[in-house]
Amino acid sequence: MLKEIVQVLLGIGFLRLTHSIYKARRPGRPGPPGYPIFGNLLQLGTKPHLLMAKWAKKYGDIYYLRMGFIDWMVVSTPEAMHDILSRQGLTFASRPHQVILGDILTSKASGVTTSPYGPDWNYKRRFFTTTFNKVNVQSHQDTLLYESRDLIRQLMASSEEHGSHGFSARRHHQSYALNIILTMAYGTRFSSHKDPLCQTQLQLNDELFRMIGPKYCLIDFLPFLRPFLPHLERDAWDLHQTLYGFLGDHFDQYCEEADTVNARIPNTLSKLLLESVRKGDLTREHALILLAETFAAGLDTSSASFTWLSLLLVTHMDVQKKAQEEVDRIVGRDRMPTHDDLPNLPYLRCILLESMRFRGPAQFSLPRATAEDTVYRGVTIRKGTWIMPSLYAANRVFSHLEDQDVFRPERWESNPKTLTEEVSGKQSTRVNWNFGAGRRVCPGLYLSDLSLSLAVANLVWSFTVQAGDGEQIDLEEMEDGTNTPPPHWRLQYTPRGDHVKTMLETEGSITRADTVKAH
Ligand code: HEM
Repeated sequence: MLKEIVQVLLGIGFLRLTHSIYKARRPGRPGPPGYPIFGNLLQLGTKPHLLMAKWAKKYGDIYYLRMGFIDWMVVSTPEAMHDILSRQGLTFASRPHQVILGDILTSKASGVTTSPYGPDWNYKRRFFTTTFNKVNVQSHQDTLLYESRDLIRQLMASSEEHGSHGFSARRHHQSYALNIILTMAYGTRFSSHKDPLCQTQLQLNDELFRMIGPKYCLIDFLPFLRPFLPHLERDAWDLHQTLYGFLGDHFDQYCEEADTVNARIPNTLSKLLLESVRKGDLTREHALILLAETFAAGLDTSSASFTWLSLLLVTHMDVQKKAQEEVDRIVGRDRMPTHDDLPNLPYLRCILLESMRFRGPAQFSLPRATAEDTVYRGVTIRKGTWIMPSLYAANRVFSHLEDQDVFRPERWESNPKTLTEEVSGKQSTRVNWNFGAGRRVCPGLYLSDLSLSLAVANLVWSFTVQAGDGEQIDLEEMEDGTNTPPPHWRLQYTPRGDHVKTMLETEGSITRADTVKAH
């Protein structure tokens, strides 16, 4: 009995101690109260962006949360984004330590997305800025054009199969993004999203995202749980082995055929990586991590953006009709849209800008961190604090736009810039924060801009898209996780005339159909 009483007293003492350590670590920091040990961890629920935007209204543009033993600093307004990510960009340019994503999946944070700010990050980031810069992406524009038409062809085939019942096009959108990345990464592609290798790649990507979700971050927030949850790390090591085995096979195949591939598709990421591996500047393992990051960073972000855009066209038929009229006027029906048409399609640019603002692919940007303890607005930000840019709050809730909670592409009509111009233009008046900012701004911006623009131009040229029979689309619904695509709503794709099929058979198969070897 005495033993039990001592145990209870020790337990209470431990809780009081942790509680007081807790309180002692939060002086002068605005933010909602939390619970001992867990802090605000249990409060966030499945739609954290909504609650966190509500807290921003109460506690300000910068406020603090405790996620177990980790501090979060939440950034919620366009002004605060500009200040933290751009003006004070150097101070906040690092990334926080994470066990699963950092230590295991990117082998001690040795990729670009997870590595701390410094020369190693800078060296590795150059592979991305060289491969995905405007000039190099433009040199691959035939690839993008071919893939955008292949997307239409695949949508046409599925629409013939499913009719007015409709189907979810998420896998089509993913394989569109995947084939573009595959070509730029290795000079290869999959012939269909039904290809087993394509399915494996998409499944591995899904699995990766499952493991960077909240459940697997528990051991970052509550490190004392680590010995009790060994399966989390075991799962991550299993994925590490499968993922890098899979990517390694592709990379080895590229290495074997490098000369032939380079002759067909020059300037791939693998070409740069192989050169560096041969020079001894980069290990093979690190080359594979950079390849893995290309897929992880570029695939679901691009495809979720296009899935949202398609849904917004379906739920705003007036916008879709106006887009079709613009494409008909500029392109006509005797040919399909190409990149040369994009500068003459301002309304499509407005749709892309507004769709990304209104329903971007993720509600938060990647967490940032400070490399050292630092003081911001009189508060000490400890090294290890996660800086969380809330994209939803900045784009929607605290935007200075009128009716910011309404999808209205017309709001951009007086200045229909491209997505790239919006993100890399004047930061103090920026509205759309989806690609981050400053030193770590997304290096895939231009590729995403061009691939989404071509896809939407070809989509509205080819189809009238509507909800599948009986489908009640609810735009408030989204999946939880790091990326937040909409649920698998069924959509029906009705070709806008016989000319669509005819054009797909002629124009759709030219360009690089036989220049890239398909699996
Ligand atoms: C719609 C598409 C995309 C969106 C919305 C998006 C968004 C983002 C965001 C918010 C960040 C964090 C930036 C920051 O910390 O300030 C980021 C980083 C990154 N993105 Fe993207 N991205 C997209 C597509 C791509 C593509 C296609 C690629 C590559 C092919 C890519 C590669 C990367 C990489 C490597 C980073 C890490 C940069 C670093 O830490 O230095 N992204 N992206």
